[in-house]
Amino acid sequence: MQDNLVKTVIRLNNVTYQYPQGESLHFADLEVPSGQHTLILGDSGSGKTTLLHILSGLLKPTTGMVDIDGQPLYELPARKLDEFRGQRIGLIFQEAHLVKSLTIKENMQIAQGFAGAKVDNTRINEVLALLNLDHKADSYPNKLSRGQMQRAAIARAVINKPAILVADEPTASLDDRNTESVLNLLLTQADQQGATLVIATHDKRVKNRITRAYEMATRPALSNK
Ligand SMILES: Nc1ncnc2c1ncn2[C@@H]1O[C@H](COP(=O)(O)OP(=O)(O)OP(=O)(O)O)[C@@H](O)[C@H]1O
Repeated sequence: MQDNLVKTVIRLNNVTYQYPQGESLHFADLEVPSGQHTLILGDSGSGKTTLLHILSGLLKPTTGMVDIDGQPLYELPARKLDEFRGQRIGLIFQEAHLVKSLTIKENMQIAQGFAGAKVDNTRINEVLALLNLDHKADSYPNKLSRGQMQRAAIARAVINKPAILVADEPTASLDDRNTESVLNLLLTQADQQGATLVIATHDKRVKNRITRAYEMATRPALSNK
């Protein structure tokens, strides 16, 4: 095997998205080598969230090619795409979206199930311990603090050792101390699990930690003339 060959985990070519009766967005081509954590930067409304949804297999682009971990994403039939997402893409949105009627451990088990994997309680215990949540395994989401919920969302996102970890403004509503700890967790987890981080953000504190950036095409500035 040629270990020294760095894999490309994300490749975007000629991607556009046309909202019905809305915006037509054109995305610059992108190539992210494995392990090169990347920020998605751009003004409000420039299309960051749209792009994250396209990269995550949640929104089929109108034109163009999206390749994740060597797989042309939108060539997969719907069920295979869901399974691929579960296996190779970890999603972290501002709200954790855990299933409220299930314990934290059960939430991890269904994440394994969605990926077509067998329940692996050893792996679940390991990840919960890494995120300092082992004592909350049998608790329901509404019994967790905000910080614990965020860690649970990260645990669920990394449980299947994804190739990419996609996060939309993960620090937007956090104070400096919690921002620091969420960033440390994301970076440590990504590195330990072999995942590449893609984070959309406006947050300067995140820009100080991750320097590689993909800039959304900016809108024409208002003329000063
Ligand atoms: N469901 C939709 N229908 C029509 N237009 C939409 C829809 N969702 C988003 N848009 C438009 O597409 C453009 C990109 O939106 P998007 O949410 O991707 O931007 P963003 O960069 O994430 O913005 P922000 O930083 O404010 O969250 C915006 O002009 C928005 O109004």
